[in-house]
Amino acid sequence: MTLEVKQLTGGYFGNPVLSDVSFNIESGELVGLIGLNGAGKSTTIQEIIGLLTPYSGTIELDGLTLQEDLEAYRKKIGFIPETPSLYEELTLREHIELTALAYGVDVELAMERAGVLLDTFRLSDKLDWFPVNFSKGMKQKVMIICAFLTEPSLYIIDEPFMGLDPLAIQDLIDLMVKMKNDGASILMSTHILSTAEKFCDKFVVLHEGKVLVAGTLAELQSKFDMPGASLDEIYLTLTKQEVAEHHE
Ligand SMILES: Nc1ncnc2c1ncn2[C@@H]1O[C@H](COP(=O)(O)OP(=O)(O)OP(=O)(O)O)[C@@H](O)[C@H]1O
Repeated sequence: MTLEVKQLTGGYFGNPVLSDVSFNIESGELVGLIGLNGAGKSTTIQEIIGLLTPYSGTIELDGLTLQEDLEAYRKKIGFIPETPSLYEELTLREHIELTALAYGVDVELAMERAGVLLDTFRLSDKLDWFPVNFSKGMKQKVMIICAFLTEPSLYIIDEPFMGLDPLAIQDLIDLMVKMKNDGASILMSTHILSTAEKFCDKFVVLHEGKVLVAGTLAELQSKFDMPGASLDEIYLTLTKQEVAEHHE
C-alpha cells in the first residue's frame, strides 16, 4: 500500500493553506508529520481523508483517488482524530458494531478483534457503557479501538499521544509497530519529537503550508550538516532559520 500526495495545493474556501505539498508513504512505513502550530498538518490530513478537496494536485492510495471510488478509498483509511467524536446515543459495543458495518467487516470478526484491543486498553468491562460519559483518554481509546479493528491499509493519527496516560501511549506505540510490521502504512502528526524520532521511519516537516524537508533522520542530519543531531535539534534550527528569514 502506498499513499502518494503530489503537488497538493489545498485548504479552506478562500484560504489555500497548503502549497505544492508532495510526499509518499510506502507499505510498512511510519511517517511523522511535524510542524509548528498552524503549519498545515491537520489541513493535510483533512485533504487525505477527503474532508477537504484539493485546489490542485493529486492524492492516491494504492493508485486509487477518492474521486474514482469514494467508498473503496475511505475503507482503506483508519482515522483517529485529535478530538474524539462519539455518538451520544450509542454504547461502546454499538460503536464497534457500527464501525464494522461502515467498513464492511463481519460483526463477529470485529468483536473478536475488538476483544484483544479492549483488553489492551483496559475497557473490556465497559462494553455496555456510553463512551460520551468516558474520560478524555478513555474516549481517545475508543477511537483507537474502532480504527484498529478495521485493519485498514493506512492509519492516520492526529496527535496520537494527547490525553493518553503513559501506559496507553506505550500500548498504542506497540500496536502501531505491529500493524506497520504487518505491512500497514501510518501517518501521524505530532509535536512530541523525541517519541517521533524513536518510532518514525521518515519525517515530513511542514512549514507555512509547504514541505520544508522530508526524509529519514539520517537524511535530515546529512542535509543540514548536523551529524548526530536529534530531530528536536534539527527541527528547532530549521524553523528558527525560517522564522528569522520570514521576518527579515
Ligand atoms: N476551518 C478553517 N477555515 C479557514 N482556515 C483554517 C481552518 N482551519 C484551519 N485554518 C487555517 O489553516 C492553517 C493551518 O492550520 P492547521 O490546523 O492545518 O495547522 P496544524 O499544523 O495542524 O496546527 P496545530 O499544530 O496547531 O494543530 C492555519 O493558518 C489556520 O488558521
